[in-house]
Amino acid sequence: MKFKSPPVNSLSLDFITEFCIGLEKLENNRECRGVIFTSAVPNIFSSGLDITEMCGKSMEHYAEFWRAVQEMWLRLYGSNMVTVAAVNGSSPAGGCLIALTCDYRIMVENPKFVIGLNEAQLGIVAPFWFKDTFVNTVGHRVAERSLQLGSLHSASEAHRLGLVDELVPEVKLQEKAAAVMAQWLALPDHARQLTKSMMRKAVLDRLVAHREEDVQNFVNFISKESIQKSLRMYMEMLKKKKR
Ligand SMILES: CC/C=C\CC/C=C/CC(=O)SCCNC(=O)CCNC(=O)[C@H](O)C(C)(C)COP(=O)(O)OP(=O)(O)OC[C@H]1O[C@@H](n2cnc3c(N)ncnc32)[C@H](O)[C@@H]1OP(=O)(O)O
Repeated sequence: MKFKSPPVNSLSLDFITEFCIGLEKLENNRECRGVIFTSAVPNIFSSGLDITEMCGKSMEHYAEFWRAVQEMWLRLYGSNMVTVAAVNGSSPAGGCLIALTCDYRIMVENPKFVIGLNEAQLGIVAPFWFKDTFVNTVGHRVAERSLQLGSLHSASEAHRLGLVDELVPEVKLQEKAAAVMAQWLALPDHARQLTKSMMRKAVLDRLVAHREEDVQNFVNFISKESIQKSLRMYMEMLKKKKR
């Protein structure tokens, strides 16, 4: 699945809806046993949640958007397929979450590319299921420090921390992703799927059990004037950076 929503593959409501429909089609196709996620936009895997979806909109819109974000994570983290992220560009926040939610992450070894859960830098807080996914990948200590500081890690640092599993030159990315996929698909599906489910069930169940509470928490948090102001300032900062 190639993300192609220029300029930065931000995760808008439309993007997320299309992502979920695409994933469901693949999940229901008995001939499809694995998916490689990558980007068709140069230098960007995904810039994370579309900030304009969380800024200056109605409470109803925030709730609809957050349910879609939850759905995307539930479907991907709970997928029976082998999921490989071929990270060919920067991947902050929600973009990093997509990569973390996969079974395996390969990143291009470009010193300009960054990845991480940088929510704290925007004055917002990564929800518990972002945090759980991060902890399950890198362990508690690395996740705690990285989340509190809202760190965006270079590709080599991300590799050192275990946030990505492998680094490759850009020209080798697709070949490497295909080789990893072949290795994972060599196992019997039922054994691999039951193992995956056993490892992820507690974290998935936790969101399912608290889904509406999590929506209300997000809506209350994001609609606070102080948070709206932080997000507006952040968007301004992104635009000024270009001038
Ligand atoms: C209780 C729970 C509460 C809250 C939890 C909410 C969780 C949120 C998780 C998230 O995902 S928040 C989003 C965090 N994302 C970021 O911080 C990334 C911001 N973007 C960047 O750092 C850079 O844009 C980039 C490194 C991805 C790419 O840099 P570059 O190639 O130089 O592009 P530009 O910065 O010039 O951006 C082009 C264009 O795109 C707009 N844009 C960038 N990111 C976003 C975004 N996430 N949402 C919406 N729009 C975005 C940027 O403003 C530029 O727009 P122009 O109109 O100026 O062209």
